[in-house]
Amino acid sequence: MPTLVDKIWDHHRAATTPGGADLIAIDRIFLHERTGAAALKSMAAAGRRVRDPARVFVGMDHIVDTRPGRSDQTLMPGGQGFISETRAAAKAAGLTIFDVSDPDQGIVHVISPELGIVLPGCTLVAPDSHTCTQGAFGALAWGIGSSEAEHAMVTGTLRLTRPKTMRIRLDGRLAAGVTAKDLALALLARFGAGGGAGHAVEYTGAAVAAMDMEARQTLCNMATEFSAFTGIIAPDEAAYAALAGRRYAPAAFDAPWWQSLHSDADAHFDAELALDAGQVAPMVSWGTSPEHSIAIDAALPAGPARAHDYIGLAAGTPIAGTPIDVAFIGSCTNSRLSDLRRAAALLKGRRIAPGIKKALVVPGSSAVKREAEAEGLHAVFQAAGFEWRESGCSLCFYAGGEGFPPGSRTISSTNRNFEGRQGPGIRTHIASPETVVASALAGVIADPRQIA
Ligand SMILES: CC(C)[C@H](C(=O)O)[C@@H](O)C(=O)O
Ligand code: SF4
Repeated sequence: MPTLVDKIWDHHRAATTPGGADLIAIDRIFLHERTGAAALKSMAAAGRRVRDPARVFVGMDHIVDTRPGRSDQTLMPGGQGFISETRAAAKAAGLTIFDVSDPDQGIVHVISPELGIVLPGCTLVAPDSHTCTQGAFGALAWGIGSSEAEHAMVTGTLRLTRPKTMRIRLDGRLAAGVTAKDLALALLARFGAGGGAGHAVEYTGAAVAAMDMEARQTLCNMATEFSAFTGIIAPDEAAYAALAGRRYAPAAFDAPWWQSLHSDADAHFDAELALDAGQVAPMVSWGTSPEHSIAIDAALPAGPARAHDYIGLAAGTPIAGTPIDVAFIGSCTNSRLSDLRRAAALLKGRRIAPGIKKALVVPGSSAVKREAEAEGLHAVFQAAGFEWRESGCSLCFYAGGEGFPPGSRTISSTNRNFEGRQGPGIRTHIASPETVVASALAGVIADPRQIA
């Protein structure tokens, strides 16, 4: 009867309060330097301590510089303070830190599975909305606020109301040149950015089963853009294999528990949606919400006037052919090794268009960077005209401080295209790494299927 989410919830429920909220045991907490210091400082100021420091991990990703040869200096005014304060507070609390120059440094949602911190059936929280990425491993992983992070660290629990459940069936097969990113954008376009509000979303279906673990992370990553409590995929052999032997993963799998991690055949979901993956084309956002996304060969619909004004494109304009200034491959959505491999395969032997003012690849973790370099991918990117960076959130988020003149237009493998997301006045078009590459080569938004 129960859904996957119900099983994990019930397994972690320590108590139900008279008001109906549950007290949920939290297995793992991740902090980063943008929001972590606030939680740690507030906790220390109240004279409280982390209940179990072995369960709390700290990454440096949001504000860190990604230019080669980086130090604690950042382009963001005052950014260095976030790094040094987080480091000092985390050290004082006895937490595990993946510091700026550490070989394990990276975007927290990328390094968590690399290190075996996320596990099937665990509860994992972080003061970061893309914590849902880690649901790809069958964990209940969700974003919280800084004060909840403090509560979770001190008590090992969080008090919350059980989310409603939603199943999204993604049957069919993705066509060549179409990726999990396109599927996530297609869901947003079809059902809206509020489509998952109040629900924990389980992705199922043949298209999901066929995805590798990195594609599953891309899909779950954008559950927060769908306003969902989180996204999750039932773990299978691919999930177990991806975590086997990782530093913080158990030596032996918790076989009966892990194998029970699926929704029962007769499970009841509060809502059900479906999309035929075979019908999805490469997608690109046109406006200022991820739901403003269309197939690459479509024209802009009539949307909110403010979105058209900001992006500088009128209804009826074909999105393909729009000139771009900047191309960015990175972020917790699309910066893992398979993303870089696919991008490099399309770029190999080619040069980006002369009109592109900046093109950069920012690996999701230092480990991804090393692995990519071992395969020579960095050389492919550099020969094509891309900068090859140190790992971090970088251009996904202006907190990195790196910017362009207002009005610049970027094609970006990230997850958000809000006004100012990549800097004041920057116009962001989100797409798959393949579409970023095709567009960088053409100098205009372009269909990756045409260069494959
Ligand atoms: C800074 C952080 C809290 C924020 C988030 O919660 O997601 C950031 O990672 C983002 O992607 O906007
Ligand atoms: S890469 Fe972007 S979306 Fe992901 S955690 Fe960093 S800022 Fe947030």
